Amino acid sequence: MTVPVLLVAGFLGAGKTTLVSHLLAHAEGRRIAAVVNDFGAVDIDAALIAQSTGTVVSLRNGCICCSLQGDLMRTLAQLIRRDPVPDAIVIETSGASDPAEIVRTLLDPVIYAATPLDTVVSVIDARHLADRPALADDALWRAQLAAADFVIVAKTDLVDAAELAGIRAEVARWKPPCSTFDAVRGAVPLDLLFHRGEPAAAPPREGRRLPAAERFDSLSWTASRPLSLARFQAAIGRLTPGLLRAKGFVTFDHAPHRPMLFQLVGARATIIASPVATRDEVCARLVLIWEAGCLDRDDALRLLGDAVAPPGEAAGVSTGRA
Ligand SMILES: Nc1nc2c(ncn2[C@@H]2O[C@H](COP(=O)(O)OP(=O)(O)OP(=O)(O)O)[C@@H](O)[C@H]2O)c(=O)[nH]1
Repeated sequence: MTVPVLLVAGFLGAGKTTLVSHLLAHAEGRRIAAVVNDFGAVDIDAALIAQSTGTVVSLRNGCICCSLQGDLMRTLAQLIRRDPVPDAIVIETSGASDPAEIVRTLLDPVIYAATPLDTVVSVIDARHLADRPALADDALWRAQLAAADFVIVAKTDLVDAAELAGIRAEVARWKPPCSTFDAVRGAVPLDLLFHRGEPAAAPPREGRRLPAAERFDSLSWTASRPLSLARFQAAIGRLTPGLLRAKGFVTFDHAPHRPMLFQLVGARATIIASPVATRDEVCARLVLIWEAGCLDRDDALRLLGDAVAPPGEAAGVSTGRA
């Protein structure tokens, strides 16, 4: 019995979790197990995906392309011993991962015999690339594209036709020829991703890239009291120039029983009602990710600490965006 593997790669915040959640929610009878690698120590992605049906295993506090390869192999071995056995396994890499390294692990003959790598997809954030064309010069971004059998251009609702044409041309420049699919909120037909084809081969390495642990730094932060929205907006405003990605659950003093999901990709921040319940005793659970040297950890901790509403402060209410 073999269980095919779909590997989902893509830069920080590109839309991987959204895609995996969509796949699990539209599994159409397939039993899909998800393995999620969060770069930070807090399993935000696993919590978001767990609300969809299916099994979710979280591998965190490291990258499955460098430090967690053994954990990945053990997890795959455990998943195929489950009863019932999953029909397919989706692995969501962290946005800091080089998929070529994971492909190499998955092509290990013993792993491949039981859980053959079927497809590698790379998710590209159309808005981020339109805002920051220099992203295409990033060796990690290009490595994530190079490893893909299939490219998903996500967030196409946030770009116009001219921008989208430019993005497709950029993808074709780095990855010719390659199938691409435009997706809004991860809406990709399952048949497109789950097929039995020729196994992916490890792509040649391009240039030297720093291991994720050296290139990126992350901070996991929790608060036991609700935040002030105005103070949180001010803190995120100060942190944004140095940040690549931030996400997590927060509650505000004006609505302490209404957990919110905060997401920041590039300069774009959103706060929406949390789709998942959070633990009551924790009022905020955030992960911040930045390029090493671009943010001072102590400054970040101080700014986040300042966002906690002091006891007795009148709750300020404004819009739902940071
Ligand atoms: N407008 C729009 N937003 C999207 C779309 N796909 C994802 N997003 C938003 O983009 C943000 C990041 O999406 P995620 O799916 O968490 O991205 P990710 O690649 O898993 O992020 P990391 O695991 O942190 O690297 C979230 O706020 C999503 O709601 C889309 O098609 N359109």
